Amino acid sequence: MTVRIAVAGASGYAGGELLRLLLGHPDVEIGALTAGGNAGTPLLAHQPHLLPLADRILGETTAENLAGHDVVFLALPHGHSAEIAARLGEDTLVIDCGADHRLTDEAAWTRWYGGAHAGSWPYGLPELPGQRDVLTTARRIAVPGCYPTVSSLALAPAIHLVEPEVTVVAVSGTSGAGKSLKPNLLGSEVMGSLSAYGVGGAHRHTPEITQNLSKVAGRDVKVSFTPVLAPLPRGILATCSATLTGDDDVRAVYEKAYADEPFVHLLPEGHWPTTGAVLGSNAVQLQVTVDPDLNRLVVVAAVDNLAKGTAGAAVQCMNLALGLPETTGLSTVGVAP
Ligand SMILES: NC(=O)C1=CN([C@@H]2O[C@H](COP(=O)(O)OP(=O)(O)OC[C@H]3O[C@@H](n4cnc5c(N)ncnc54)[C@H](OP(=O)(O)O)[C@@H]3O)[C@@H](O)[C@H]2O)C=CC1
Ligand SMILES: CC(=O)N[C@@H](CCC(=O)OP(=O)(O)O)C(=O)O
Repeated sequence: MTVRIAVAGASGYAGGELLRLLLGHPDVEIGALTAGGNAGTPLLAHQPHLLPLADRILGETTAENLAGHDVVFLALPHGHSAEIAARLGEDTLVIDCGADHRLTDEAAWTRWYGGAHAGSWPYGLPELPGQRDVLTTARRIAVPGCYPTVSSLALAPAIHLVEPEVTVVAVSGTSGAGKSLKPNLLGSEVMGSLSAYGVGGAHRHTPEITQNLSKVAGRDVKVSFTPVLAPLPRGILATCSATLTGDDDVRAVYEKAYADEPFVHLLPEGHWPTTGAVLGSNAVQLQVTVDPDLNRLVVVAAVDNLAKGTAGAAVQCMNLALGLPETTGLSTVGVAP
């Protein structure tokens, strides 16, 4: 089977990573590539690492240019996907890397993003309980945010074993912020410096993490989330913790939860995740322990924000929705050092 795909936002970081992965996918033919202001320029100018596509000229991001493909990946800023998706056939598989369709609660959308809620789509995190089945029949998929991916996978297996109030502190590389020019992302600001942002429950991923964990727990879970920007191009390391309510063998719980997951790996005891080990790979590496003085669960998890944190998840979801083996075109092998 060969599926014809299009990528909107091909000049950006998520679009570039989608194309890197799709170039290695045996069942994919790459069709239209589109952008915003950079439409009309060659892909090589933006993605010099994607040599097989170097001569492609970026088109304008219109429903007309994206129509006629089996799968359309949207790697655009928030707020663009609903209008485009509405003009693509219902049989077209549309996979949105943006936030527009992740939140199920309209009030949460309005509070955190503003404007009209475009409605929720099946959420593209197959490792959450029951979610794989939902994705196999989906024709519209909302890829999770990068922080919600890593923190939800870190805490979901034990969320029924802890007080419903969790803490996530996650350090991210700068590609998580996209390619657009921002003073706080200048090399001279980022190099040699770590900076917290969105502190005090102010980051828009808080409601997404809350939504995921509350759904798995079957009750309201409160989330304290603090992101930190680090001088790395890629990678997220999240430290997630919560107070245990009993003395369960949490390691056994995680071993069982992820035993059959191709991309989520609980490391052997004594080994701790690093962002370096997951670069370019679709793996999530986890380690879990209990702080005995506080009876507090501590989970550390690493992910590549552009791979499993966005583009890898998008390809994984495409595979599921098309009935392909879930791991096709995706690897758990990283690039090191
Ligand atoms: N980076 C990450 O780690 C993650 C990103 N995401 C999400 O993926 C999406 C893309 O992010 P990312 O690649 O990082 O962002 P970038 O800023 O790197 O890329 C944005 C892309 O969208 C295009 N674009 C911008 N404005 C418009 C417009 N008005 N109309 C059409 N195209 C436009 C840009 O084209 P041009 O070059 O012409 O401006 C570019 O191709 C976002 O929704 C982001 O939130 C989700 C998870 C993680
Ligand atoms: C380092 C950095 O800036 N990261 C981004 C998260 C990127 C992401 O997951 O994307 P969505 O915008 O699609 O939710 C941020 O904090 O806004």
